[in-house]
Amino acid sequence: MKRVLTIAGSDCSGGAGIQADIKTMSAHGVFAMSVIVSVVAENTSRVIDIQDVTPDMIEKQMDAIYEDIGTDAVKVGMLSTPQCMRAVAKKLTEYRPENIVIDPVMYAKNGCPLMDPRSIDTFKSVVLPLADLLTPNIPEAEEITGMKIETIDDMKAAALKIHEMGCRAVLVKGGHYIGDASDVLFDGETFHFFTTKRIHTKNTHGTGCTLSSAIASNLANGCTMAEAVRRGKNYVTMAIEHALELGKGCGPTNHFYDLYQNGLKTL
Ligand SMILES: Nc1ncnc2c1ncn2[C@@H]1O[C@H](COP(=O)(O)OP(=O)(O)OP(=O)(O)O)[C@@H](O)[C@H]1O
Ligand SMILES: Cc1ncc(CO)c(N)n1
Repeated sequence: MKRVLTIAGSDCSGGAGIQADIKTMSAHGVFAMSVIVSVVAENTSRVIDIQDVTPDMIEKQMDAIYEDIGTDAVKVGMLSTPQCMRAVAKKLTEYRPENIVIDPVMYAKNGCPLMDPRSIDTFKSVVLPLADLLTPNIPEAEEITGMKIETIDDMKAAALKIHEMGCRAVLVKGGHYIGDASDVLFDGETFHFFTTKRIHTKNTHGTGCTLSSAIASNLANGCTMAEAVRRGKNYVTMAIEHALELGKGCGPTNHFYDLYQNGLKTL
């Protein structure tokens, strides 16, 4: 069984963060593990509070993984402060795992901040260069590049600019783009485009976490970058199509819809 680690924040309401990552990885048939960086008291409507795990404890969780089970792919999500970023970057540099997918989480879907705005320079210099794939949404890509992104050409230009900052591939996600849900991948050599019709739903809490974890799982299973993203996009589209009407705000996606259709329901 392939092994995939998520290094991220815990969303107690279950739709995003570590919880979305573990559900996604489990739906892909890989063995999911987690390093918890922050505990977030949040729900479908708001973020109430964030408590970071100490850098020492982040490092010890990473040591626990790499002295024992190891990984075939890693997904990195919410890193709220420069201290958290440095602890994670130190251990990724020490253990050099394959297939690192980094989602530069800055805000929850309801607009609440998850990254201290003073962390962006540390993120760019310390974390971003470790990524085999960086997966910013449009506001995150704007923050990283300082560009305004309004068109697919702007998404392509931002992907190139972020690639020049040192990561191997970039996926600019179009969930926040008006029109179709179009994502642009620059894999270091060529562009690939992944477009689906926009699904009219408010229930998109954790779509970015879900997509990046699906891509990490596909990379662990041996896919090329473009194929891993193509399959990840299909998976997140399925999960949004069958999203759950839970909570009062942006509800969670349905990570196990396909699996349940194919038999688990009868257990
Ligand atoms: N309404 C929608 N219909 C179809 N696809 C969508 C929709 N919203 C988002 N997506 C897709 O979901 C994936 C995640 O993109 P998105 O821009 O929502 O990430 P995100 O903002 O980082 O998510 P989050 O921060 O909530 O975890 C992309 O493939 C995007 O195209
Ligand atoms: C813990 C956590 N990570 C990421 C997101 C982004 O969806 C969220 N809402 N919560």
